[in-house]
Amino acid sequence: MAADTAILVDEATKVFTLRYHKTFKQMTVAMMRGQDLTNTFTAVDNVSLEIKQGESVGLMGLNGSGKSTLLKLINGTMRPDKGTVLTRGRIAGLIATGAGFHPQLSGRENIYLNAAIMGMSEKETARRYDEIVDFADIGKFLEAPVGTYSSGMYARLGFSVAVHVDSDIFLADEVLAVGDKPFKKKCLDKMEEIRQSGVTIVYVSHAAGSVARMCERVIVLEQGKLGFDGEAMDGIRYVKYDDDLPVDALSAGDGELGADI
Ligand SMILES: Nc1ncnc2c1ncn2[C@@H]1O[C@H](COP(=O)(O)OP(=O)(O)OP(=O)(O)O)[C@@H](O)[C@H]1O
Repeated sequence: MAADTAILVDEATKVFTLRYHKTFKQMTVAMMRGQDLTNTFTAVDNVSLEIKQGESVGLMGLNGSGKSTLLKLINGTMRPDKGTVLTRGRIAGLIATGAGFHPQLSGRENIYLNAAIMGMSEKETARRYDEIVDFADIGKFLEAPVGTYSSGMYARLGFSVAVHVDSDIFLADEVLAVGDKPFKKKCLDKMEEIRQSGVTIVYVSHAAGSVARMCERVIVLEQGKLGFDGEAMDGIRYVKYDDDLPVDALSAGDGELGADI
């Protein structure tokens, strides 16, 4: 891997096995009828790409095209069945809202837990604790078990921890999908700051405006395969999400337009 490479995905494939029947009885009936008990599904299909340090890449594609699975291969929570995925440096980010949270622990306790999962020491977390709490801005709910949180509050806390981890690679999966408008803006501003500090960013989003603002390059997945890899605006045109919007207007916008799509 070249010295300036942050992420190297080489012919990576991830296959899931789908089980149709949950109980023994259902399985027996299905077997007697000669039906298939399982089926496989290729979520990431022979994908190769290289992302350089400091690049900010938008990962786009329809629902189910394999974006989150590819991020999980990059952050190491899943292994490819074929091919290799190499990364350089500490990875932070928010992949699934609330992943790594323990529902019975309070927001405060989960900040420490989540930060530890992302590789922060207790001392490091304590130093950044006030900033994390300020950014999440969930008030008195900080002491409540996170199992009682709304999905927006989960996202606020998770994103807040993620952006305060010192990382080399920041992975963001639909972080803006559940937040309200002021929080979306705050997240985009923070990601811009992270980007400008030289961190490599992979940003999964359907929001063309925020991708146009945040990324110079776009990768599009189509049914698990690499459909497009190139200039951000060309990628946005390629996915054609915004047939009713003038694509060129997006790059001039402040990103809020896209965040609302
Ligand atoms: N653990 C799993 N077991 C079985 N199938 C899975 C699993 N995780 C993902 N899949 C399947 O893989 C496909 C790709 O899912 P993935 O979440 O990567 O898509 P995505 O592009 O991120 O979609 P979205 O835009 O909806 O978030 C989907 O069809 C999904 O059902």
